[in-house]
Amino acid sequence: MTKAENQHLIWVLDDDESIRWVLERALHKAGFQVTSFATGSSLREALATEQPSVVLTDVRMPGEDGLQVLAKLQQQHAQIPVIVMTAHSDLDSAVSAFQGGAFEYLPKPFDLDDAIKTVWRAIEQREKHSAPAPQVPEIGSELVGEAPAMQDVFRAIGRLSHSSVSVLITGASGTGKELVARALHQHSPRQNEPFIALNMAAIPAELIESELFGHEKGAFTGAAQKRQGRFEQAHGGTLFLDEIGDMPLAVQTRLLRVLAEGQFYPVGGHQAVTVDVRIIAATHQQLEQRVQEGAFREDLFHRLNVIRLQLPSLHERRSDIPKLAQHFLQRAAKELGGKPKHLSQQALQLLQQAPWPGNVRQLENTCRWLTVMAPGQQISVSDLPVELQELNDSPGVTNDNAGAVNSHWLQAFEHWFAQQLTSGQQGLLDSAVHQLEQQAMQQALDYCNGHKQNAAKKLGWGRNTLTRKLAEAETDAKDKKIT
Ligand SMILES: Nc1ncnc2c1ncn2[C@@H]1O[C@H](COP(=O)(O)OP(=O)(O)OP(=O)(O)O)[C@@H](O)[C@H]1O
Repeated sequence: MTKAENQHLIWVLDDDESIRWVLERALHKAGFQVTSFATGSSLREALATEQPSVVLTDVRMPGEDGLQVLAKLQQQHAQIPVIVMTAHSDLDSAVSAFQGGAFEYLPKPFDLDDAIKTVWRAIEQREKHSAPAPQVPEIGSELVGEAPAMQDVFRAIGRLSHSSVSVLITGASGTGKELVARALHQHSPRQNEPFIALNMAAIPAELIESELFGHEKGAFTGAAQKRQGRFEQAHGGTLFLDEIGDMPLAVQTRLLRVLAEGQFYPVGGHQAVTVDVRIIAATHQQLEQRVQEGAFREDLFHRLNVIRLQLPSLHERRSDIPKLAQHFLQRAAKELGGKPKHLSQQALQLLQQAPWPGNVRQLENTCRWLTVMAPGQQISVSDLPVELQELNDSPGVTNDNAGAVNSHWLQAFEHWFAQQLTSGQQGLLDSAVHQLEQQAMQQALDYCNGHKQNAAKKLGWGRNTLTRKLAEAETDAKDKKIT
């Protein structure tokens, strides 16, 4: 369908007038009819006389909150898709939204085009008469992550919360694969059954089979007692197979058979054991490559790879480092029975710039170390491990005061940008970068007394780039005068 007028009525519920205004404008522009509400009760009153195609609602509002409105809509008008917007981009909000039956969850700030696309998808689903998701209770979680790649993971956990499908989690060591597997289990219908984790790389290859499937007394030398395997222990629940790429081929064949038939024979046993186990597998390896090398069975790979969740490395989601660090400092303080320490601006800046080859686990260990080793409540650069302090000598890292100035600058930018996001304008970054460049050029030229070569050096450009950008700025200024 095009942007021309359509028959669909969209309701927007948000106590923030500016958000209502921005959404109204964007939805109108996309051809929808829109009615906005500031409170849940006014929306519910209106339901008596009219019903929208889709509801877009905020979560946190005075009075009835978005999740309560969602629950009521689910009871009485389950056919209306609800899109939940939240400024709290955590796993719990995402899962609560999906478990409450939301069609989609949009963490703020969101792209208006994406919001419109989501509204269209909701309409399409409604037209296909898809059944709404049933309700299940809300559960807490420890997963920290606001970066877009983590939000995708949260969404997937929410969407999968009614299913027992196999999931393959990939990502480097220490990125949180086991934590995500636990969250998948905790938010699944199997939550009250066992979660059993087994790391293939940590068990000698010859013992993996009996570890998984158990053994009969006397099945092999040293098997003095009958032993239950992990599969049986996980019956009704989830078996998390970490480092699945290291599973020996013979065990892969047995695993495949269990997945196909739901039963297996313990080592040395003659009686089949029937199990109902959800498999979540994880690996830091390229399983496709292991398949090509003949080290991993292709059919098993396809069985496990029904849903794939890729976890980002920590250096790919640096914006999460402050929250993660705070989380780990608080946890370490609790474990050690003291008050949580906090990081100085510059120390935090260094943490945000570090390469973190060990990912979240390494950051967690560093925070634990700092909780023990830093002498004061405030952790400064000199308290950091030496390898992190050395980053301080790298270009781009400034002293504590300058760090504060930088962060004020960024805070001011953050504030300004948040306003721009609600302004309805598009192409914001281009315009912001342009303005920033102009400002930096002017200042650098002033500082260098108009010497272009030196100013270009300060900026990190070639002289030609500076000349070209100055010419562009001049043309822009002329254009502005004309309009
Ligand atoms: N998003 C997150 N929020 C909070 N803590 C996290 C997060 N991701 C990882 N952690 C913590 O980091 C540590 C490492 O996570 P985890 O063991 O799940 O990683 P992994 O990818 O399974 O590692 P490996 O591949 O080495 O087994 C754990 O203590 C976990 O609690």
